[in-house]
Parts: sequence; structure tokens; C-alpha cells
Amino acid sequence: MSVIAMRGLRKDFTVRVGRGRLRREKRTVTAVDGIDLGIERGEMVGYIGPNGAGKSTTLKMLTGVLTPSAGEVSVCGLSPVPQRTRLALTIGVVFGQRSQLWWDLPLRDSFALLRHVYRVPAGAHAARLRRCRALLELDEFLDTPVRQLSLGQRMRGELTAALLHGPSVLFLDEPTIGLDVVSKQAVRSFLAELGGSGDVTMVLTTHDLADIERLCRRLVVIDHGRVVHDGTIEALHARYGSRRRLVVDLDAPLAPDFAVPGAELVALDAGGHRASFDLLSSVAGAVVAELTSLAAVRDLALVEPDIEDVVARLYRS
Ligand SMILES: Nc1ncnc2c1ncn2[C@@H]1O[C@H](COP(=O)(O)OP(=O)(O)OP(=O)(O)O)[C@@H](O)[C@H]1O
Repeated sequence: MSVIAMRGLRKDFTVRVGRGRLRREKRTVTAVDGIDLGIERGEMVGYIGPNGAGKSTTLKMLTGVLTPSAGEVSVCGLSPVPQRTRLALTIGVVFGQRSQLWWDLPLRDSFALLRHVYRVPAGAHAARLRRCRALLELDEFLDTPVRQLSLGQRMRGELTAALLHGPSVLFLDEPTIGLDVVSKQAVRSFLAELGGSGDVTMVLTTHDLADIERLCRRLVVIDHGRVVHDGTIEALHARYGSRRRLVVDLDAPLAPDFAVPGAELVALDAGGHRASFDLLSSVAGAVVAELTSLAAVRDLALVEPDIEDVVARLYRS
């Protein structure tokens, strides 16, 4: 059985909108519109979509914060809303915009309180905290009140807080939002290490696609509350015909009509000395072999297709 299962999952909100100066009308907003998904143990799934696509609403239904309007949902075999207390013991939640730490307490005390909230045996708690302290480099601010922590420090604290009870599923909503590049890398490396064990199932929403590239083999894209892609990033590239690009610096200018089967010459720069090819069916070696019969190759670079480009194309379509 899937660790996370959704069948025909749907969430409608009723909103009141102004009509003229006095009238207000009820309108239904469908945030999640019939999602069917199964997520297996140990998977790291990127759950992405444009603003308002329904990502947070889905996560709220998975974590028992919101009751679905229709459909079925289960997490670790539990029904999130009615079994919310039991669910809390098996899941960890990190919402980038919201804190689960005690604002006025030092981080160390928040962690100690969480041990009692979740009734974690002292030994297990100490072992998990030791690991997080080492991997997330918490020691220099463990005694600082949470309200004085920087965003990056707090996020490292939030991750620790979410893991101290040893959850088997981790939900992460924008875990790197607002972080500088170094903190982002620290959080990503930590999550990669955590996911590497294969014991923790992770669902990650983010607008930073580098998070997805670094962490997730599976990418689920939603738009208007519906799944529009479920598969690898490579499958998404294949679907949109993304191409790898080969850029070659030559010691003699290349003729603009140069042609090689399976590749398309898309740009000639630096007076014809720099040629860029989109690789259609050919491989880089075949193109380079053709070129070396005409000029010496000084340098070359192979540029992988950009995830931002392909996801932007998916959102636009
Ligand atoms: N409590 C609510 N009441 C009414 N409408 C809501 C509520 N929560 C969400 N919505 C609407 O549901 C839709 C989906 O919102 P949701 O927050 O799930 O999107 P999202 O994909 O998380 O977006 P973002 O990337 O901007 O965070 C939006 O149209 C939003 O306005």
C-alpha cells in the first residue's frame, strides 16, 4: 500500500465576492480538483505548480489541517483529519512561512519541550538531536531565543524540530524560501542525506526548482488543482523536446551552412569561432568529430536543458 494515497481528492472553498456597492455573492473556488496520486515509501517527490495551483491546500489535507470536500486521502494508513493526533506522531511538517518553535525560548528548550510533547524516549531524542546538530551545524545558536535567529538559522531549527520524533513522512512547504545560497545548500544537503536512507518519504513544494533538481527523482506538477505531469524531470524534458546544447570554440571560423546530421547549428558567435548546436538525435562526440575535420577544437561545453525553461513551458501550456 502506498504511504500516501489520494483518490479523487478535492477541495472547494466558498468565498463571498462583492457585486456592486451592497450585494455580496457566494462563489465556489475549486483549489484541488480530483487528484489521484500514490507515493511509495522512501520516495522524494517534488510537488510544484504556479501560484494558486493548489499545492498548499493539498498539503493541508494531507496533514489533517483541512477536510477534503470529496475523495479519499490516507497517510501512513491513517485518515488525516479524524486521526490527526496519531498522524502527528508519524509525520513531520516544515512550513517555510510558519514556525513550530517557541518564539521566546532558546532553540535547545524548544527541542526539549518537543520531546515531551511527542513522548520521545530520551535516548532516541538525544541521538536524533546529535545528528541534526552535526549535519545542520546548530551548536553556535542552540542557546539563542528563536525570535533572535536569522531566517536560515531558524529554518535549520525547524527541520530539526520536525524530525526529533522520528517521523516516516516529511512534508516540506517552501523550505528554502528567503534563504541565502549557503543556507539553501545546507538545507538541501541535509534533506538529500535524510532521503538517501530510503526510510523517510518526502513531499516538497517549492518555487525554487534547484531544490527539485537536487532532491527529487519524481516531479508532480499541478495546475488549477489537477495533476498535469507526474514523472521524472527527464520525462518532462522529453515531453517538451528539450535539447542539450553543445558550444564549441574553434581556431578557425565555421561556415554558416555547416551541417551535421542529428544536430542543429543555432548560433555562430565570435566571428564564427564559437558554434552552438542543439543536439537532436546526435551525440556531442559525433558533432565534434565532424568539426575537427575542418578546424581544431579549442574548448567545448555541454549545457544540459534548463529545468526552469521546461517548467515555464508547461505552466504556459
Ligand atoms: N482558505 C481559503 N479560502 C478561500 N480560497 C482559498 C483558501 N485557501 C486557498 N484558497 C484558494 O485556493 C487556490 C489554491 O490555493 P493554494 O494556496 O493551495 O495554492 P498554492 O499552489 O499553494 O499557491 P502558492 O504557490 O501561491 O502558495 C487559490 O485560488 C486560493 O486563492
